Amino acid sequence: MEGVDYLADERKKTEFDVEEMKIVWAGSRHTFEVSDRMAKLVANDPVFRKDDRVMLARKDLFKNTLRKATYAWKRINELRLSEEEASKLRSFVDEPAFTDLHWGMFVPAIKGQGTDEQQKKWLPLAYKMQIIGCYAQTELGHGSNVQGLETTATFDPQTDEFVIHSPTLTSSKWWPGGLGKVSTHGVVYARLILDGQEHGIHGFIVQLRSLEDHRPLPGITVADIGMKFGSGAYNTMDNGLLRFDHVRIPRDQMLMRVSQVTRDGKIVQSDVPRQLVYGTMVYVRQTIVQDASIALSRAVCIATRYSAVRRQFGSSNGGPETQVIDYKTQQSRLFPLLASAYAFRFVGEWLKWLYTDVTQRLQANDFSTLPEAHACTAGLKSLTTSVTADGIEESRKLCGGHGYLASSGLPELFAVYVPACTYEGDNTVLMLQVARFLMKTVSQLGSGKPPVGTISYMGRIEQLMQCRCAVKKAGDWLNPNAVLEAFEARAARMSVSCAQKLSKFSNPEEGFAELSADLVEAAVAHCQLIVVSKFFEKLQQDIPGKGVKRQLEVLCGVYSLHLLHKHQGDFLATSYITPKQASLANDQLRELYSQVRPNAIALVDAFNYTDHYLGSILGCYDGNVYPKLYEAAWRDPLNDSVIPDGYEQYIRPLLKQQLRVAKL
Ligand SMILES: CCCCCCCC/C=C\CCCCCCCCCCCCCC(=O)SCCNC(=O)CCNC(=O)[C@H](O)C(C)(C)COP(=O)(O)OP(=O)(O)OC[C@H]1O[C@@H](n2cnc3c(N)ncnc32)[C@H](O)[C@@H]1OP(=O)(O)O
Ligand SMILES: Cc1cc2nc3c(=O)[nH]c(=O)nc-3n(C[C@H](O)[C@H](O)[C@H](O)COP(=O)(O)OP(=O)(O)OC[C@H]3O[C@@H](n4cnc5c(N)ncnc54)[C@H](O)[C@@H]3O)c2cc1C
Repeated sequence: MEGVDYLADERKKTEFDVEEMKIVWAGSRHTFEVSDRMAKLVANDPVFRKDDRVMLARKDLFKNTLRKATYAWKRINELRLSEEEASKLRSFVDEPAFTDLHWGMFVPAIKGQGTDEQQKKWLPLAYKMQIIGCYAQTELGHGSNVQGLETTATFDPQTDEFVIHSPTLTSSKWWPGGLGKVSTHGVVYARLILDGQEHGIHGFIVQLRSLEDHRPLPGITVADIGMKFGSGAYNTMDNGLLRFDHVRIPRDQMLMRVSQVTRDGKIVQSDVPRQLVYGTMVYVRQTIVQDASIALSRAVCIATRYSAVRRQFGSSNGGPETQVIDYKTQQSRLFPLLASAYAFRFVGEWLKWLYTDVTQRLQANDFSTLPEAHACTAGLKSLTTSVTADGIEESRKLCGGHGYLASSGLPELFAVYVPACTYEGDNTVLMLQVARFLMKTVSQLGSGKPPVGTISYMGRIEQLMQCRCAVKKAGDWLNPNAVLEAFEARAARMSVSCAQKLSKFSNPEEGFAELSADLVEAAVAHCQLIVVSKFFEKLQQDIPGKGVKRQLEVLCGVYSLHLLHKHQGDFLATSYITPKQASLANDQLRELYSQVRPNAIALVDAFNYTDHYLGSILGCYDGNVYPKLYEAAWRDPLNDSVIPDGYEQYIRPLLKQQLRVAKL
C-alpha cells in the first residue's frame, strides 16, 4: 500500500501551522531552507545509505566511513557549499567520523589558541584538508584532571625545539577521535618544561604521520584503541592511542596566543587568561548542547509516531484497540521528553549567542564574561546530554519490544549518543565546576559587585530566601512569574544552604569534597532554571503562525511543571511550596498533556526529519510500520537460507543425540 499515510487522521487533529513551527524549530527561514535542502541531498544519494551499518564488521565499517567522508568532502567542493551548508550536510550524513574532530576541535584549537602567524600558516592547510588533525588531550591515566596530564614538552635552547615525550604508560594519549588511523597532525596537550621548571599545560601542533605514505613519523607510536559500545555506532570513529619517544618539533609549533616561549627559553604571559587554553572545550560544549536537542528530538519523533500507530487493549465490540499514545502513563513519559527537546533547542540557540558574545569580548580583551560562559557551557552540556541519553533509552522502552530491534534506530542512536555524557568533560565533573561558580557567587554577595547574566537572580537573594508561592489553583501554575519565582527560589535556597554548610569547614576544599553530592544537586537546579527561563524568553519573541505560540506555551508549561513534579522534594524541602501547591502543579501538568495529545504528531513533524535521517521503521513518516518490519526481517542475512549455516555441524548432531537419549 505505497503512498498511504497511516498517520493522516492524527495529522488532521493539528491545531497549529506546522510549516511555521518548522521555521521556529530551525531558528530562521534561511536555516530551515538550508537544512531541508541538505537533508534531501543526503537522503537521495545512495552513497549515504546507512541501514546496513549495524551489520558491518569493524574494518568494513571504518572503510565505509572513510568512503562516505571522502565523498562528502568531494560533494562539498563540487557544489561549492558554504560552511553552514557543509556543516548541515555532515550532520545529516549521521556517522561519527575523523572529520568531526578535524573541523570541530583541531581547527578551533588553532583558531582560538594560535597567534595570527600560526593561524596564517596552519589554517589554509587544514581548510583544504591537506593536513588532517585531531585533538590529543586525554591520556590513559588522566582525562578529567587536565592539570594532571603527564606528556612533557621540554624546550631545547640548543636547537630551538620542543622535545615531546611520553614518560610513562599512563601518559599515553588515549581516546582522541581521528587519531587511531587517519590524522596526520594533532594539537597535543603537554606540560611545558623550561630549564627544568614546569609551566602548566599547553597545546602543541605535532605532525604524527608522513604526508607521503601515512606511516607514523620516527618516535611516534599510534594505533586505534579498539571496539567501543554497541554495533555500528561510535565504532565508525578511530579513537586512538599515541606515544612519543623524544619527538622534536620547532618552537613555533607551540600554540602561543596565551603564553609565548622566547628564543632563549623564557615564558612570556600575554594579557589573555590562562583558562583560554581550555577555550576549545568551551566551544565544543556549546555545540554539544545544540546537538542534544537534535538527538532527543529524533528519539521522541520515533516514539511519538510509533505510539500513535501501536494499539493495545481497550477494544469494544471488535473495534480497534486503544492507541498507546492515549494512555496517560505513556503521555507522562513521552510528552516531557518532547517538551525537553524544544526546551533544549531554545537554550542551545541562546548558548550559541552567549558563545559568540564572549568570543567578541575576548577579541577586545574583555574577559569578564568568561567564568559565566564556562559555567553555562559546562552545566548545560552536562544537563542536556544526561537528559538526552536517558530520554533515548526511555523512548526505546516507550516502543515496547520493537524498540529493541536495530531497525527501530533507537539502539544505535543510544550507543552513538551516550558517550556525550563523558566526552568533553564527565557530566558530574562539569556540574562541580558550576557548583564552584555558584559558591563563589554566593560568597561575593554583598561585596558591592552585583551578579549579572544567568546568575543575576542571586542579586535578589533576600527576597528569594523569604518569599512563598502564591499559587491557589492549578491554573495559577500557567503564570510564567509563578513558575520562574519557584525555580529561582529553589536554586537560590539550595545554593545558600550548601554555602552555609561549607562555611562550617575550616578547609574549604575538604568541605567541597564532603558536600559534593549536594553541590551537584544545587548546580542542576541552577541549570534547570536557565533552561526554563530561556524558554520563557523565547515566548516573549514575536512568533508568527496560527497557534504556534500557543503550542510552545503548552510545551513550556509541560517542561517546567514536569521538572517541578519530578523534583518536588527540592521545592518542598526549601519550603517555597506546600504539598497542596505541588499537587496543583501535577493537576495542571495532566491537563497540559491533554492539550499536547492532538498536536503530538504535528509537533514531531515540525522537526522536518527525513526517513533517511531518522533511520527507523517505527518512526517513518507514513506510519506504515508493520509491513516494513516484516520486510526488514526477511532482509536479515540469517534469512538468506532456510537452513542456517551450522545446521549439519551443530543442530543435526544435537537432535540426533536427543533422539538416542529418548530411545534409551
Ligand atoms: C562528512 C564530511 C563533512 C565535512 C564537514 C565540513 C564542515 C563541517 C563543519 C563543522 C563540523 C563540526 C563538528 C563538531 C562536532 C564535534 C564533535 C565532538 C565529538 C566529541 C569529541 C570529544 C572530545 C573530547 O572529549 S576532548 C577532551 C575533553 N576533556 C575534558 O573536557 C576534560 C574535563 N576537565 C576540565 O575541563 C578541567 O580540567 C576542569 C574543568 C575539570 C578544571 O579542573 P581544575 O579544577 O583542575 O581546574 P584548573 O586549575 O585547571 O582551572 C581552574 C580555573 O579555571 C576555570 N576553568 C576551568 N575550565 C575552564 C574553561 N573551559 N573555560 C574557562 N575557565 C575554565 C575554573 O572555573 C577555575 O576558575 P577559578 O576562577 O575558580 O580559579
Ligand atoms: C567517545 C569518546 C570520544 C573521546 N574523544 C576525545 C578526543 O577527541 N580527544 C580527547 O582528548 N579526549 C577524548 N575523549 C576522552 C574524554 O574527554 C574523557 O574520557 C572525559 O573527559 C572523562 O575523563 P576520564 O575518562 O578521565 O574520566 P574519569 O575522570 O576517570 O571519570 C571516572 C569517574 O570518576 C568521577 N570523577 C572524576 N573526577 C571527579 C571529581 N573531581 N569529583 C567527583 N567525581 C569525579 C567521574 O564522575 C566518573 O564517574 C573521548 C572519550 C570518549 C568516551
